[in-house]
Amino acid sequence: MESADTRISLELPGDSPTKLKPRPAQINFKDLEYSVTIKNAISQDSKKLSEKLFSKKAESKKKVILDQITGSFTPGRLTAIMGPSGSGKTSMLNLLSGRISSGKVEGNIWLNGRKADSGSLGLVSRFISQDDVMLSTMTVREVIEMAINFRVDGITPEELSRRTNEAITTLELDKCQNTLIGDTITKGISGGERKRTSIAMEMATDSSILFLDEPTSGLDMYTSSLVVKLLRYISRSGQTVVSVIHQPSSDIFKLFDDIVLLSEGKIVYFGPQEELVDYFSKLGFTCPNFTNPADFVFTDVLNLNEAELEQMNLEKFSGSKADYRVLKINDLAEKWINSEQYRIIKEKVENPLLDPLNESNFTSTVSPSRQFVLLCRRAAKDIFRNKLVLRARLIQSIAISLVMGIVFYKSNNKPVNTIIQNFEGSLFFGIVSQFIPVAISVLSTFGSGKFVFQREYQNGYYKTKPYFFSKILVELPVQVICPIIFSAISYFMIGYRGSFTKFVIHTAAMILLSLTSFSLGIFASTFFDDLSVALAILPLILIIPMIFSGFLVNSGDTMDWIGWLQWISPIKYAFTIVSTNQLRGYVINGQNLGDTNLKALNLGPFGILACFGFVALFFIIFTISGYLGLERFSRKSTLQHSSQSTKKIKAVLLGPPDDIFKK
Ligand SMILES: Nc1ncnc2c1ncn2[C@@H]1O[C@H](COP(=O)(O)OP(=O)(O)OP(=O)(O)O)[C@@H](O)[C@H]1O
Repeated sequence: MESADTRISLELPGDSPTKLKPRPAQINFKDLEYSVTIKNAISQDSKKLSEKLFSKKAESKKKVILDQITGSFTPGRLTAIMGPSGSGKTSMLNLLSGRISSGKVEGNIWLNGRKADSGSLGLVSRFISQDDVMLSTMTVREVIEMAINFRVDGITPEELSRRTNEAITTLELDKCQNTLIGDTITKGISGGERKRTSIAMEMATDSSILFLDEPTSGLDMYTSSLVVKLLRYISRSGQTVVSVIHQPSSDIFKLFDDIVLLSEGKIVYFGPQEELVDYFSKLGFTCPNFTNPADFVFTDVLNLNEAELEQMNLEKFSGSKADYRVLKINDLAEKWINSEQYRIIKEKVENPLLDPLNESNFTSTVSPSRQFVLLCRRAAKDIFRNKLVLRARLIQSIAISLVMGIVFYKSNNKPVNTIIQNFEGSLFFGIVSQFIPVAISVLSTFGSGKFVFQREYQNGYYKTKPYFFSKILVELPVQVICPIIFSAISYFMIGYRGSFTKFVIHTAAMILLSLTSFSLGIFASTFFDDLSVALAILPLILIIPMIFSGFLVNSGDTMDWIGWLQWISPIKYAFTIVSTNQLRGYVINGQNLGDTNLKALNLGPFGILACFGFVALFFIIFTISGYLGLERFSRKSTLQHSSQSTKKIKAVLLGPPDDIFKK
């Protein structure tokens, strides 16, 4: 698979030579320190329990996560970041890929000799996270096509197909290209195929830097090896590929060109993979024959070996094993800084590749209107393929309307008092049935889709607005059709008053309320970060408007201090519409019982039209709140740690090299 030469062309077979390609990009960093402030840490020095429990004095502690690291990631090479758990691997990857959301970064980063920071690197790299969240209803081919479509403006169908085929072939996804991604309920592609698909999504569009967080986690040996071979292949096209890797087998280890070894946030080795064993043997750590170098490093070098444990006892070291290990790591880090290999790396950092970058180095997205069109198409497909959910919604509407129709069957032919009671009861029940289930079902579907949104948003596929409005637009027909089905069945079975206008008003109220509930569900899903918290709180938010609907408690009989809640209950306005629609002027046996009972309900001063206005207002308020909630969520998902604007970042990266590199 791999061509022996390590050409730096950043072209894959079939690429048009005339097209502007991203330039190879070298990432250099010097004395980089990343620290966080841990607030409210209880002082370990506080001996008394009372002091620990009741001390109001908030303590802040600086925690250094990456300690003065220096290194260089070279185009055309595959680099592994390795180290024990908690050593800072993910932090290093996140910092260099623009995914740090908090903490303080000191030191320097350069991209081809141009000053960069975490945020600017986020604009020129692709990142493949450990959790491959993808829309379960799409096929492998479709998600790859989607990734390209969102990023390449004006792509022709032929070019789209060529790039997709190329990614599929390169990542050996031919056999499963038309298989659904799937989820825990619907079985789809395997874990390895999933991982390769998420790599394919990122490699199908041009980029010069690819970061991966543990791409082999959860994969068997064969698939892990396949994934790393693919990464090596991708790097050979001139990309700078950096991956965090967790204890690789010796075969996989040998596929990497460079190794960064981290421990306690410090670098203890950074250089060619084949020189690692030799480097440590010079420090007195001998890798036994036929031993996986990665295992050797973890057990003998980064942990305390037998001899060191003995030495610790001999020295009568007063601290713990962990403390002794920290001393060892500090010593290794110091030896690294004084090594010949470090000198070579430092020289590389001080004499970087100075080739200019170009516009195509920056990750791009299509226009918001195109994003909207693509998202609408995708959301529509998702609805139709999610047959279970669609069917459940339709069955729910039909079942509730049939139950109501049967229970309140031909209520208009019942004795006088029963007619009024049944009308009021069924109207209330109908309203509630369009309000409560809708919000809860939207909450769970929109809430779980939020994580796909988060991944795609972070990877720069689209913005919040096109996503939000595409979701609303595509869901709207379902939210309109279901109440129509509900009304069409129940209205005539119950025997409500027969005029067409009354039926239209009744159905319109159901539709508007269902839409309001739909937007309330969206608001709850975006407002609460945790779906289970939202599911616990939402019923409370739904029950209060129900109590103050005007049916359960007479609106004229509630205490002033709590009675105002009726005016913020969309159910109350919808109930007022349908009750007024049915009862006003309803003469039974020569008596105007409708008006008498309507008056007794004390529903308030507002007529049908005003109440439609109020429900519509709730719909608008919840929709805007839902959008703001999603904006807040996306802001939290924006991990780029840059104080500069995109325009300024581009000007710096496309400009001349940093003054210190000018000869
Ligand atoms: N924002 C933060 N606030 C506080 N501590 C943090 C933060 N980010 C990372 N850390 C700490 O920094 C250390 C390094 O974390 P990191 O996730 O980078 O380690 P890692 O090597 O990737 O570990 P693992 O292999 O277990 O994923 C850990 O002790 C972690 O608890």
